[in-house]
Amino acid sequence: MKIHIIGAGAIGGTLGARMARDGHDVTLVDADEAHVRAIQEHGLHIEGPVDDFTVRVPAITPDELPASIDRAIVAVKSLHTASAAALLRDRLAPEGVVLTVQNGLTADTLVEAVGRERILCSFVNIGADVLGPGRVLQGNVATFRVGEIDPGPITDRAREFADALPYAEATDNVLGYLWGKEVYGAMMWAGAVSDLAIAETLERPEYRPLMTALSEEVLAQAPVRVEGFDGFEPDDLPGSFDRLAAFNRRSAKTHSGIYRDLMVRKRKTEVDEVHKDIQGPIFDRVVEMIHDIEEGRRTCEVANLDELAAHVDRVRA
Ligand SMILES: NC(=O)C1=CN([C@@H]2O[C@H](COP(=O)(O)OP(=O)(O)OC[C@H]3O[C@@H](n4cnc5c(N)ncnc54)[C@H](OP(=O)(O)O)[C@@H]3O)[C@@H](O)[C@H]2O)C=CC1
Ligand SMILES: CC(C)(CO)C(=O)C(=O)O
Repeated sequence: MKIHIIGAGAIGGTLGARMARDGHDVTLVDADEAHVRAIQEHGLHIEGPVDDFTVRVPAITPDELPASIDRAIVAVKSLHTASAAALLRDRLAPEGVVLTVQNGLTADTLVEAVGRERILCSFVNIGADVLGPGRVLQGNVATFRVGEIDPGPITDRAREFADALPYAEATDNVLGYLWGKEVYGAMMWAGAVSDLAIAETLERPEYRPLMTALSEEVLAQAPVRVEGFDGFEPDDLPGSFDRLAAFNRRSAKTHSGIYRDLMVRKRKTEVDEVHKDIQGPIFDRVVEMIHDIEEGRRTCEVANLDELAAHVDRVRA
């Protein structure tokens, strides 16, 4: 199958490079012209503890997309989902399929553009960073599940994508994994207001009540059975923090994509899209802090995490 990957950054680049190396017919599509030019000229380089290779793979900017597309993977940050959806609206073939590999419940935006029956969802926990034009760090190997948006038996098209993608398995409960990621993601959002490494925010005893309360707040909103992954088990939060800390200690991606957007790339995060999925007295406060950092009223520092911990004490008093 011929696959266009819309958004060839950290995750799209990692998946696309590995698929191209495995012989799949992949075209990378990215809005960052310098990144596209570097891939065209030198190939896409994957580095880090997992692998080190350069692969030649076709790369184009969105204006060069063909008129018809059969299979697409959307790997843009969720605030750019609508722009990716607009590219697909009139191009996706009648029997075409779009797979989102984004964090959050972004499928709704794609559904509006191409219809529910042409969407597949996934949960990806691989950690990756764009290091520069044409260079991506793959920090680890982690859980990757592909499935239909609605519960039901695993379909052939979910299996087809899972077979083509690295590390992926098909699931009949992708929403359960995505909600697990919403819980884990909430921990990442809280941790990103500081400059601590992910592992440290999960390890430090003074932040355990915050991480527990936040996780419980998100778990209570999940409309499906939440799945565990990479050490996270929804029924054992204390053990989950220990295991997720150990999992992150083993990864070369020390800080979340959220922290990198705030402090390295100095750009707006996905927080407003995630805030559509989850709300509550603790997460709402995290969102306010992220806005403060985005808008220059704060910087990422441990004092913010201490403030969140004190907020939880007040909310829970
Ligand atoms: N990085 C990670 O470790 C993980 C990320 N995720 C999720 O995966 C998704 C992608 O994240 P990530 O790979 O980190 O993001 P990146 O910013 O690294 O990559 C996204 C790329 O998409 C480009 N882009 C934006 N809009 C368009 C468009 N309309 N058409 C084509 N390209 C476009 C961006 O260009 P420009 O920079 O110019 O905007 C950028 O190069 C997010 O939802 C994230 O939460 C999930 C698991 C792990
Ligand atoms: C922290 C991580 C890698 C967890 O998968 C993530 O989703 C991100 O940085 O966006």
